[in-house]
Amino acid sequence: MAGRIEDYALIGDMQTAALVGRDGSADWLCLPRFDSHAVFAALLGNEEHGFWRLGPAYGRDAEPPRATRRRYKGDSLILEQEWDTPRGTVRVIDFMPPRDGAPQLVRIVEGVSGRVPMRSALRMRFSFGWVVPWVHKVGDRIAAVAGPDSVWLDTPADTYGEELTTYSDFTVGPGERIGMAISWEPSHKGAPPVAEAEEALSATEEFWRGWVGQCTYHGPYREAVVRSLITLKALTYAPTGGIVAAPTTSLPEEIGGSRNWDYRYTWLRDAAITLSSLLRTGYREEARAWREWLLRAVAGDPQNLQIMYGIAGERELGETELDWLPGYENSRPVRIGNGAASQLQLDVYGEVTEALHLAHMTGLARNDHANLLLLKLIRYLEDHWDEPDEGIWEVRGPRRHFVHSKVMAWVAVDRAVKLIESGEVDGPLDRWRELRDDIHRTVCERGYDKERNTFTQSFGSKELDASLLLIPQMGFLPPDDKRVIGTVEAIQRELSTPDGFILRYPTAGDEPGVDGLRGDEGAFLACSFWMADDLAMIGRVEEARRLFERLLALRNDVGLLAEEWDPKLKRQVGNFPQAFSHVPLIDTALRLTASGAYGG
Ligand SMILES: OC[C@H]1O[C@H](O[C@H]2O[C@H](CO)[C@@H](O)[C@H](O)[C@H]2O)[C@H](O)[C@@H](O)[C@@H]1O
Repeated sequence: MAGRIEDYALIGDMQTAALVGRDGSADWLCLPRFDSHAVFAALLGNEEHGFWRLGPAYGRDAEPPRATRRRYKGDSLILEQEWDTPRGTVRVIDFMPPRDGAPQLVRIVEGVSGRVPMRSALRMRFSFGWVVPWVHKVGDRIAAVAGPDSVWLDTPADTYGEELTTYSDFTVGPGERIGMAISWEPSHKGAPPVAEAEEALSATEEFWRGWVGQCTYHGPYREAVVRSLITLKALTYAPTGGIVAAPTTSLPEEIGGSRNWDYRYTWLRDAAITLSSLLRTGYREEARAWREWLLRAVAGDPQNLQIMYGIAGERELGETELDWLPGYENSRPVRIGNGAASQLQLDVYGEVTEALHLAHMTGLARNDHANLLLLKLIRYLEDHWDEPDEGIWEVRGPRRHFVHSKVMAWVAVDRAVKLIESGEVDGPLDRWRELRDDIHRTVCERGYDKERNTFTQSFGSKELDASLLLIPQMGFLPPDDKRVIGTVEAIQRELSTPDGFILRYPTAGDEPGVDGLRGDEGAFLACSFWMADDLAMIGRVEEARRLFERLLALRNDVGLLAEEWDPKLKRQVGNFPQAFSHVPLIDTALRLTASGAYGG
């Protein structure tokens, strides 16, 4: 059975990613891309659905031993796990080399002390655990073939097949290193190049050293910021510049519940905010590549803009359920594809325009096509900003006039006006200044509850929504405005979990809530970081710092965050690791650093 979500560590090559548990088992891997079918899907089922465990040998009826220690090697995505056993200590180094060619997952076993018997158990199952491949020897290599896919195992260790699994049993002594690697290749192409584990390790170390070296943040939260940046980089699909929201599907927002979604796609919202964090910490190349991705993905009529695309800009993301998978801790259904792709979410115009504006402010070279796109987006908004939509949380209930959506429509027009004022783009300045004022007035009249002194989730509603915390951050109103302070206080009062983190909005348990779904969910980590930001902005800096540091403590031992935190079970829930959690971590760290609010 899969471990807790926080028991996993991420390795990846900027084309796909794997999750490796503390027991040495790679339980999740899609090949060759993030959004391909999984070859290891034990995460959402059991061993029958594919895994690769590499660790100390253990008795037939025993549980696989958990690593005694683990860490990433310096500022890299190279995972090192160590087991202290009665026979000695052994280290397993796991990574995926950044590549042009065949995707590889490389594992190096290194004896540290004593002589430790090891076992590798590799069970490949294609199509998310559904298809058993044809496994056979080709010279020294093992090939597993099914339909369009083939996966090849290279290792100097002896292997044998049993119970539809490829095993390898060997012993390592101090200083001995044994490499094992799998590579993917389209099955019609034959064998991929043999994986060279040690060379791949040096190249991977060098890659991460060079990338992290560009980071311009040197503040007190550097360790957390750098780990988050590495995670965001790992979620970037290098060939196109697209960014996945997370490398997993259907890790549940409620253990045993049905709020299980596929995040292996590029949301304009998530990608745009990711870009903003990367730009603020010195990373221009990713911003440039994503802007190119954006232009290709949304090319054509802005009427046809989708809120999310495939990582190469694909539009068809049809949602289906995989009924043979029992789901993570029986959280059904397991979904692939995402029905939210066809929703109207007006906030997306604001996030994209904000990212393009920031790209300009941080000196990214002008791109006339991007400027043209921006004008088209605002022209579309002129006619549609006052329509109800599904909003930032992608509700599956009826459309509403979500206040956050309108605020972000204001952001879109505001940033466009600023770009015109700066001479970067040409547009109807007076008309859009008027539009900006019109949206602002409407939000303040219809989205604000005078009696309670708070903005509300949607026009005329009594509900609150943590997305309103973005009002001062986006510059819609200054932080000392009494309506902003009232909103922050109301959200803190009504949407806090007992341990002080923040829910997105109220859910209704067994009844369908505003989001059209039954069941509850955990504290939303992005919203909890936004609360820390707002507290700092309204002058409650010490409280902001304490909340931020409590949020940092929720990260797992290798610095990773899922989408949510279950305050009752005290564990991470939702897809993992999640860009939408790591981005606000970076943003809050930068804000607290700028305010000088850190230290004990
Ligand atoms: O909760 C319902 C929705 O949950 C997912 O959306 C969430 O994740 C997105 C990706 O990080 C994020 O952009 C969005 O703001 C979140 O609400 C899911 O993708 C939706 O299909 C689902 O309706």
